[in-house]
Amino acid sequence: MLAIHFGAGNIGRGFIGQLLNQAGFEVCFVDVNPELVDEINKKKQYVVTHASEDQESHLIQGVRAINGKNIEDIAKEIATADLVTTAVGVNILPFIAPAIAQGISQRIRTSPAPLNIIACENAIGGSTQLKEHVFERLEEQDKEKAMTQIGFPDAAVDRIVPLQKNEDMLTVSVEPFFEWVVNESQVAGSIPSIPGVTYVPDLTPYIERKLFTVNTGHAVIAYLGYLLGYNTISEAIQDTFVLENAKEVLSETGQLLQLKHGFDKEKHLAYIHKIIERFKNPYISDEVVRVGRSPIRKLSPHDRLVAPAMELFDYDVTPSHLAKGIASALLFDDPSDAEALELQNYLNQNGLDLTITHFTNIDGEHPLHGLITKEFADLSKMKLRR
Ligand SMILES: NC(=O)c1ccc[n+]([C@@H]2O[C@H](COP(=O)([O-])OP(=O)(O)OC[C@H]3O[C@@H](n4cnc5c(N)ncnc54)[C@H](O)[C@@H]3O)[C@@H](O)[C@H]2O)c1
Ligand SMILES: O=P(O)(O)OC[C@@H](O)[C@@H](O)[C@H](O)[C@H](O)CO
Repeated sequence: MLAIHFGAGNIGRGFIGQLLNQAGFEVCFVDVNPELVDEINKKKQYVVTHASEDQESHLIQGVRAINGKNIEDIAKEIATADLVTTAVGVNILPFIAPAIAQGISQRIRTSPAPLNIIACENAIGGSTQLKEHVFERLEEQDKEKAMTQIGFPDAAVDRIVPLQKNEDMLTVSVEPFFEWVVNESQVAGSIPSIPGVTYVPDLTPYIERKLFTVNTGHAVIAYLGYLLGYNTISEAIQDTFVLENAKEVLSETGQLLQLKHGFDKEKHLAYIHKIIERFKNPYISDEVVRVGRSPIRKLSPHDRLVAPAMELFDYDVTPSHLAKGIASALLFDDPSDAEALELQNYLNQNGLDLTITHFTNIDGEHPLHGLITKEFADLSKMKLRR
């Protein structure tokens, strides 16, 4: 069985590659980092180590890689593959679509075998978004066949994999916890057997619970931590101001998840508690700039901050702590982050009101707009004091 996985980065090697290898797939990575591709092809194996007291480690063998520029080679592999997965970042999906489209058009001419393509990105409907990018590139005559033969099941993936600083560039240190949930109703053909994957008939509650708890909490800790001068999530979370705000934010998103999806209150509190303990993992050094990366993506209307805040108004709940989280994201000015630079340039040139509306799509008249403005003023004073 052959799996083509786009993105041989932290989650690609440290989670998806590991589970696919353990499920018996030959894993072929596709990546645009030539050094990484060469190293995978040279060593053909790598180690995944648990960031925990026992440092359990797994040897992932028999892997290979293709440079993302070699569209012809990638398409040829996709034409015969049993599974395609991605972990490149949701904004990169349009760039991998041409190779996938070419692979699909070859496959539907040469084999009737179904193929599933699962985007393992932190986004709602990641595979569905990839499907749209791919279908834009398919010839009209191929679309009908691709609709039935090729599945794009949406997924939620959860495992904290920080930036790596290992002697061997392929080794990945990961938290022991993982969760990979896939929408079975979007699978083409039979369900791929991957131990560790949970198939559900409707992914929405699962992806929203993950994105609006793990990632919302993570983002707020990263942005408030950055503002206060902390380097890592575990340092930031020791600050009472950061921790209390993160807990309040998770209480707000928790209300939304319970009201919208009917999650049990006690079970959800236990879920939040477990996540906060994961953030405190002393064996992980996860930089606030990694967790806060790409603030424009994180401030977008369907992402972890704005989506739950806007939806809470439908239930007459005022998301004041989410507003603080959004304001803290607007203050993220890490000079090494291209999106942070773009955001800060826009803010300097256009002022706060226009910036909020431009990046979050929140109308100037909406009450959330005013809440963010107020929180932004308060947080700016804290930033000045630091
Ligand atoms: N790291 C985590 O804790 C974590 C957990 C869950 C989900 N995710 C999600 O997984 C995705 C990847 O995150 P990551 O932390 O592994 O990032 P990463 O930067 O470590 O890995 C991304 C990889 O994609 C490669 N890439 C970029 N453009 C490409 C292209 N056009 N074709 C092929 N490869 C390309 C990069 O070279 C890099 O190796 C993101 O969507 C992220 O939100 C990350
Ligand atoms: O990957 P991002 O940039 O969407 O979000 C940063 C972190 O919150 C994220 O990578 C988490 O570590 C991960 O989602 C945990 O499952």
